[in-house]
Order: sequence, then structure tokens, then C-alpha cells
Amino acid sequence: MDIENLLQELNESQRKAVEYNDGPSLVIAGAGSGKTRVLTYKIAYLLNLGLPPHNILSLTFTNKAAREMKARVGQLMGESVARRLWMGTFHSIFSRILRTEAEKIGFTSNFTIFDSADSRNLIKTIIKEYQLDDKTYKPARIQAMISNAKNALVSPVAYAQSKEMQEYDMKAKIPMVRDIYRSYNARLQASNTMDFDDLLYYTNRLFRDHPEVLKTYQDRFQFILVDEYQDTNFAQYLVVKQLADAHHRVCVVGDDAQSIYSFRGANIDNILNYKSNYPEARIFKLEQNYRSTQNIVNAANSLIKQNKGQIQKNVFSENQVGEKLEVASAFSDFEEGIIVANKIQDLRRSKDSSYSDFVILYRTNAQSRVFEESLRKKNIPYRIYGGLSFYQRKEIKDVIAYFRMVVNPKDEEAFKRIINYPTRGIGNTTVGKIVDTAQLHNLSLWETIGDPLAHNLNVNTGTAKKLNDFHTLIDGFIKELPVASAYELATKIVKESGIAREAYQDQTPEGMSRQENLQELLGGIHEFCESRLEEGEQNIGLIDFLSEVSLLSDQDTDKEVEQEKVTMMTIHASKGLEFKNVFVVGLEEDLFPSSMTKSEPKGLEEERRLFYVAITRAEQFCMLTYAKSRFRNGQTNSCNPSRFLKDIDREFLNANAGVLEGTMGGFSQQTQGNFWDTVRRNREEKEELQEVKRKEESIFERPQIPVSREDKYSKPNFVNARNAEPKTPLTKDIYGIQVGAVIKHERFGIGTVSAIEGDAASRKATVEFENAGVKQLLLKFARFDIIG
Ligand SMILES: Nc1ncnc2c1ncn2[C@@H]1O[C@H](COP(=O)(O)OP(=O)(O)OP(=O)(O)O)[C@@H](O)[C@H]1O
Ligand SMILES: [Mg+2]
Repeated sequence: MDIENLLQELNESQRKAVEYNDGPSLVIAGAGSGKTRVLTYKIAYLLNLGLPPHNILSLTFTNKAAREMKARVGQLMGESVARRLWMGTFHSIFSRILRTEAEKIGFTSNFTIFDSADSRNLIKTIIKEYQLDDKTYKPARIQAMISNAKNALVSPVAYAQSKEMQEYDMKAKIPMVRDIYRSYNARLQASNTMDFDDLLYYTNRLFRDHPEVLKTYQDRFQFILVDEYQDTNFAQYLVVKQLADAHHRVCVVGDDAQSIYSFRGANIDNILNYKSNYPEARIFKLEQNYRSTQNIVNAANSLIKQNKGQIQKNVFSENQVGEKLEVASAFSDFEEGIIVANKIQDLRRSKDSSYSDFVILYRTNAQSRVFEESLRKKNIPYRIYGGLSFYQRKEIKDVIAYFRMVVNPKDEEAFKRIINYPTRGIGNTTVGKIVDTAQLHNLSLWETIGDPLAHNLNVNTGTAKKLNDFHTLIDGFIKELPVASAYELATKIVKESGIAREAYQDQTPEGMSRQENLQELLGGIHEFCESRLEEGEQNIGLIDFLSEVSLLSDQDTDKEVEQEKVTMMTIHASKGLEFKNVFVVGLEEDLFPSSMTKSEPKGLEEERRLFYVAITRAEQFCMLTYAKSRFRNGQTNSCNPSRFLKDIDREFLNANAGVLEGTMGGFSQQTQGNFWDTVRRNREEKEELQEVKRKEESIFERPQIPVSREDKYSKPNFVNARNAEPKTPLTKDIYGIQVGAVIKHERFGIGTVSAIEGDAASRKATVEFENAGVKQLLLKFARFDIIG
């Protein structure tokens, strides 16, 4: 595309921001003003200037955001160029770098990644080994403390040496945290595994300790771009700084009013200090919001004005004035569900909208349940985004543990998960012995069972044989690793491990669902291989699949937005997205703002920013709802409307008489002195907050209501946006396809089926496509809709 035409699609300030590339720049602007657009167009602009795509590093907050940006750059500059960009989340980009450089930091390139549950399990084990009381040393709390330390780049040694940390831990009566931290890290390293925080921590260490490596990456990344900069933490900030130090060609965009991740260590100072880091930095402000109506923008402005600590911004919209924000009160959470479902149905008819134009945003995942019910009653299709993720399901985690074990046999948590799954008569006592022996000899669990006799593993011959069989089984898979594709090896593992047999013997509904999930997993791996092959890569092994899967975060567990479904998600997950119609629900004191944030002004301001993020997702219509009673923690409580409703200027609200009555009047903000407190002062608050949040999450875990499989969870789209059409289920004669049927295939477009052959898994259709010629589709994997 001609670059001049491209720049025409920007306003004056955006254009200036895109064209300035001589040094560091910061785009600071309110929601919907085109920050992400500036980054995307800047990439196109740089490519057009001749900068090779592999010299551009672009960091986003979610994999989904990266995919979208890549797709857009692809449209502008061609797909093959877009593919070569270094574009992804901090975690995915840095894990890629760490795999290449693993040896330099004491790992090997096949390291596996612990998810949060694995980390917690290891911490639990260590607490037990130290014979500490887990009521005092609460694993969740210790995990949060270690995570905070890592994000602040405090190593176990530095932790142990810090007087401040020690004083804090003594006061909190948990003086052994430093020992737990040390053991935890040593164990991770010994088992060649990293937790999520390590991906950032070790990248920093790598660059700090290996200047020659840093130099390589500084040279590679000639231009660095960061979206959602307000939510970067110290480790992320520092790694960007190190990379950009050589050339200062870095552009970050963000909005301090949308900083909502301080509980994960995000530090808004990064935005505020940008200018002191780079005195020569140019700052660009964007003021025009292109997303929302004037009423929505003005309402959001009036809300965020109530926060003391923020950079002054002027945000306006020249779109239509639009409708006022509607406020609705319900007698109960149940009724709230009905109100929202009715409104969706009305609006869909009156505005001829599609279901995918609607989103329901809530503060906590637990709130989705009532909406699931009310939408289902009305036959409104919906999708929960970031709900119980496919990869968190037990049977899937079990299979993934096998994969991890095969890729990295030292992986301790994976070992423990599968040593007796499917049941093979290796009990806890034996596992205990293996763990003890491993520690005694400084070996991994895997090495210990490799030669039980040599290591004096005190087990009887029967058990020794079982261990030996297990070892042989896994070893067989390991041998296949270099030669088999991810799909081939995964299929072999599912079969030969006995997992498939176990699932297929179980004909209960749960068993059937397990079978479907296994099928779905293998189908997904197949697609993954196919799409990578299409992208020109070769030898797509299990390790490639595993790297991709381990980095999927909550926000990425989506199916595609284009589907004809109402979306439900937490506000945290909605960052950066936009929808025509937005419902922000559960606007009640103690829920939103949540009870644990109310007592401190900083917490309250963050909650208010969260509300700001929610409202600013809306393009045309926004409804705010609250219930007067709600079922929580096993009982029905009466609730008061959120004080935030009062924060919005009445002129932008459409509230029936009495709806706003009882909202907290005259709530006065305490003066906060210096809003951005020192790290030290924050620490206690943050930990407490995290602890309560975790607790809340576990209390509120969504009860599982049997719904259709698709709605029950959402499977991450790790392939790419091409999987846009609803997936054909993988069961038997499901294809329901006949000769003569007209189908729409996601890649080949429209075509007519001319023949069908083969049985069950190998059933194939020959299709004459209008524009893609004749193709044979393996129905098990083909993605299409029957349209006639
Ligand atoms: N100059 C423009 N002309 C037309 N549309 C625009 C322009 N700038 C931005 N938009 C559109 O406005 C919407 C918001 O833009 P974008 O998502 O880039 O904003 P943002 O500042 O990143 O928002 P957020 O803070 O929510 O992440 C998008 O749909 C984008 O395509
Ligand atoms: Mg954005």
C-alpha cells in the first residue's frame, strides 16, 4: 500500500507520532484515541522506510492483541512480512530468547514452564519438607511474595541479605520465606523448569550478565514498540530499557487512567518516569476518541476526573452524541441476569445488531453464572472468554504433563502428575521414597527411577519393575522426540500411555466429555502443525507445541470474536478491546469497588480506573446494572449501589427515578499525599490484596453447570485468527454432510461437495471450490460451515 494513502488514515497528531522515529517517544492518551493504531501504522511506516521486519520488536499485553496487530500489518504490508516481525507478549518473546540462550543461565533449551498451579504445588511441597505450618506459611501468600520478589528482580540471595525483607518477614512471623524462596528456585533450576516470572527475571539476568548477548539483541531489535505500557512491571520495564539503551529507538504507548494491574506488580511510575529515563523523548498526546459516542466519552471523563493521581488529558469525541448511559437496578442478581438478557434481545432486534456486538463485563468470574442462565433461557448464544480454560482441565493437564515429561524429563511436577496416572500401582509411599532418594543423591526424580537399585531406592521387586516399565515407556517417547511431528508423538503418547484406553472405557457423561476433550486436543495439535507448516516452518515438534501452550494466559483463552455470540469476560480481560454494546454489571459496593480495595485510596483509584476501562470499551451503547441483593459466599446479602455510579455526571446518565437513590453520597477522597508511594510501603498492602484476591477467586470459582461443550469452556485459539468459523465437532457422523451440499471453508471459501468416501476418522469429502479448485478435505479436521 502506498504510504501516503496509509498516513491519510490517521489524524494529525497520530500521523506525527507515527512519523517521528529518530529517538524515543511516548504516546500518552485516553482510551479509544488510536494508541494501538499508531503502533500498527508505525510498524508499517518503518517497514516502508526499509527496516527489515525481523529488526522490529513489538510487545503487547496479550497474545490476542499480538495476533490482531500482526493481521493488520499483514493487510497493510503483506502477510509474509508481518510473519517475520518479533511480535508477541513479553513472556512469549522472552521465552523464545531464553530457549536460544538457555545454557548461559544454567538451563537447557528444552526447559518447561510451570503454570501457577505447578508453582503452588512445589511451594507446598517445600513448606512440608521444612515442616512448617501451612496456616502460617500459606502457600498462596508465599507464592505471591516470591512472585513480587522476582518481578522486582530480587534474587534469593539478595532477598536473604536484605535487612528490610528480613524485618518484614520477622514481623509477619514468617522468617523462613527466604529459605523457601531459595529452595524453590534451586528446585526449579534443577528440574530445568521456569515459572512465569522467571521468563522476565532470567531475561534480565541474561542481559545483565552477558553483555555480548545483550549486544546481539540490541543489534537485532532496531526498533522497539510497547503497547499498554502503563501495565508493565519493573522487570518488563528494565528489559526494554536494556534493549533500547544502545539506540533509544523505542516507542511506548499507554494511558495512566487504564492502569489496572498494580496487584501484579505493574508500576505506573514507568510511564511517569519515561521522560527522566529518556530526556530527549518526544511526548505525543492524542485527544480524539474514535471509538465511542460523545456521551460515553464524556461519562468516562467525568468518572476518571474523580481520581487524584493522573495525568491531565483532554479526550473528546466527534462521533454522534449517542444515547445516555442507561442505569438499571434489579432486585436480585437473578433479575439482573434477566434484565440484561432482555435488553440484548431488544437491542438486537431494534438495531439489527449481531450477538457478537454485545459484551457483558464483570468484576469477578463468579458473576458469569447468572448471565449464563438467563441467556440460555432465551436461547442467546454466548461465549465465556477467559473462563475455565481448556488447558486447565484435568485430563488435558495430565496429557500435557506427559508432553512436558518427554520434552524435559527433569520436570518434577510433571513427573509427580503422571507417575501413577493412569493407575499403575505406584503409590504415594513409593513417590515419597523417590523424592527422598533424589534429594539425597542430588538427582532428578527421573534419574532416580532410571536405576533404582544403584540409588538404593528401597522398593520391592514388584515396584521396581513398575518403575522400570514407566521409565521404558517414557524413554520410548523421548527417542521419538527428534523425529516425530508434534501430532504423531502426541497421538502415540495418548494411546500408549493408557490414557486413551482409560477414557474410552468410561461411558459415563464425564468419560464421554473426557474423550471429546482428548480428541479436541489432538485435533488442535494437528491444526497447530498444519498452520506452522503453512507458515513455512519445518519439523514441528512437541516442544514447539508445548512452548505455545504454556504461554497462553487467561486473556488468551478465547474463541474468535467474530462468532455470532455474546461475549462475557472480566473487565481485566477486556483491555484494548471494543464492542458496540457494553453491559457493566454488578455495580455494587463491596463487589465493585471490591471490599478489600475500599479501605485504601490507592485501591479505590485502581478500581475506578477499572470502571473507566469498562465504560470505554463501548462504541454506541452502555448499560450499568446493579442488584439490591446478591447470592455470594453461600448466602443472600443485600447490597448498595456502587459509589462509582455517583461519580459519573448525571447529565450523561439515563436512570429511572429512584435508581440512583442510595448510591453513596458525599464520599470524599482522602488526600493521599504522594500518590505513588515507595515500593516498601506498597509491599504489605499489595501482598494482602493479592492474598485476599486469590482467596476470593477460589471462593468464587464458578460452579460447573452442564452446558453445551462449547460454552463450558473456551479453547484458546493458539493457531491464529483463521479459525474463525465454528468448529465442527469431532464425533462420529457429525459431519452431516452430503454430496451436493454447499459449504463455506475458512480458507478455500465456497464450494460444492462432489464425493464423500472413507469411514469415521478417515472420512473425506471432495469439494469443488468456486475459487480454489478441487480439494479433498479430511472431515475430521476440516473447518467449514454447511451453508446450503
Ligand atoms: N484516525 C482514525 N480514523 C478512524 N478511526 C480511527 C482513527 N484512530 C483510531 N481509530 C479507531 O478507533 C478505535 C480505537 O483505536 P485504538 O484501539 O487504537 O485506541 P487505543 O487508544 O489503543 O484504545 P485503548 O486505550 O482502549 O487501548 C479503533 O477502532 C480504531 O481503528
Ligand atoms: Mg489500545
